[in-house]
Amino acid sequence: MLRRYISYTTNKFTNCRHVSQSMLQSTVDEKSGIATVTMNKPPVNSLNLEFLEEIITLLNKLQKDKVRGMILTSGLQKVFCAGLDIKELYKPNPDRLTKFWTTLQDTWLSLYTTSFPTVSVINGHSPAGGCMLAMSCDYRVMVGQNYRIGFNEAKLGIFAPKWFQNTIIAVIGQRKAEVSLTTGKMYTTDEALQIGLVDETCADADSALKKGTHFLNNFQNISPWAYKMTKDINRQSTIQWLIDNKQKDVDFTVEYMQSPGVQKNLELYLQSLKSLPPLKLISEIN
Ligand SMILES: CC/C=C\C/C=C\C/C=C\CC/C=C/CC(=O)SCCNC(=O)CCNC(=O)[C@H](O)C(C)(C)COP(=O)(O)OP(=O)(O)OC[C@H]1O[C@@H](n2cnc3c(N)ncnc32)[C@H](O)[C@@H]1OP(=O)(O)O
Repeated sequence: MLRRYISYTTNKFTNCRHVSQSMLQSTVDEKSGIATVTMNKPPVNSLNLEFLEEIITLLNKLQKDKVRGMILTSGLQKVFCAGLDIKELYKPNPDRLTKFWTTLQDTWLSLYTTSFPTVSVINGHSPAGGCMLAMSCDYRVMVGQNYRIGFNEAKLGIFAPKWFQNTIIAVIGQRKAEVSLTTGKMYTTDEALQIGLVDETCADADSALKKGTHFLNNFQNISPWAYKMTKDINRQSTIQWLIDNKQKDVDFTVEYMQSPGVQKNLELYLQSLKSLPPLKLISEIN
């Protein structure tokens, strides 16, 4: 059984406070108050129920600790986040799927409404829910030229819910979001920059972390209250939509995911994941 542990330690030499859970590591720089959160759930940081629960717990802790900003990145070699764990959607247990989707909604609400500014440093592939994780932050820096990012849900024979689509529209606009979602296109780093999916690109992860920190330093002289109020007003309609429709969204998803057509599509997709050579899938579907 996976050993779960949480430890909080302060390193007096680096002035960093470390929070380590089994799939997430967080280091808070005492001087700047910026937390760097590293996702470490091999092989692909897929979002299953337990991982989402850890993300919520950590976000609550960072909020309580009044950090001044957060950088979210991956500790894996070539994947930022592979999106929702397809095993949560394929042949699901309805009770678990209900809990999974409710927790997904809560994780998104926590991340999209943080009281501190957030940056994702996308240092690997980032399809579907992985791209959404990045979109839910305030700013995105993508590393290198080898990775793909985008919303490939249509390729799995499923579609993204309204709150998910609205989050994308807020970043890249209605038209680009529609084309991106309906075609399921996975973008190269340069293409992602061009359509505004990411704000900056850079050659390596260290420079990306510096760019992320640079963005967060913009808030040094901004009152946290003014920041939070401005963000809440800006994001209010999508947040309110989900709050008003939480149960409906869960009920619909649980029924829809179990339908024979969706299950068949997921089965075929899982088979293609196994049969295609590594990374072929994501490049094939451009
Ligand atoms: C805070 C919350 C934020 C965001 C969510 C918010 C809202 C969400 C709301 C609605 C969501 C709408 C729907 C979203 C749907 C999804 O996200 S479905 C997932 C879509 N993902 C993919 O299609 C990725 C598929 N994977 C790949 O293309 C490659 O695996 C990847 C390029 C990522 C890595 O390639 P590589 O390093 O070569 O690894 P492998 O392909 O060999 O994979 C290793 C093993 O991992 C398994 N795997 C890969 N992806 C997933 C996954 N998403 N779920 C479960 N398992 C996955 C793969 O099968 C291999 O397993 P094996 O070793 O063969 O057993």
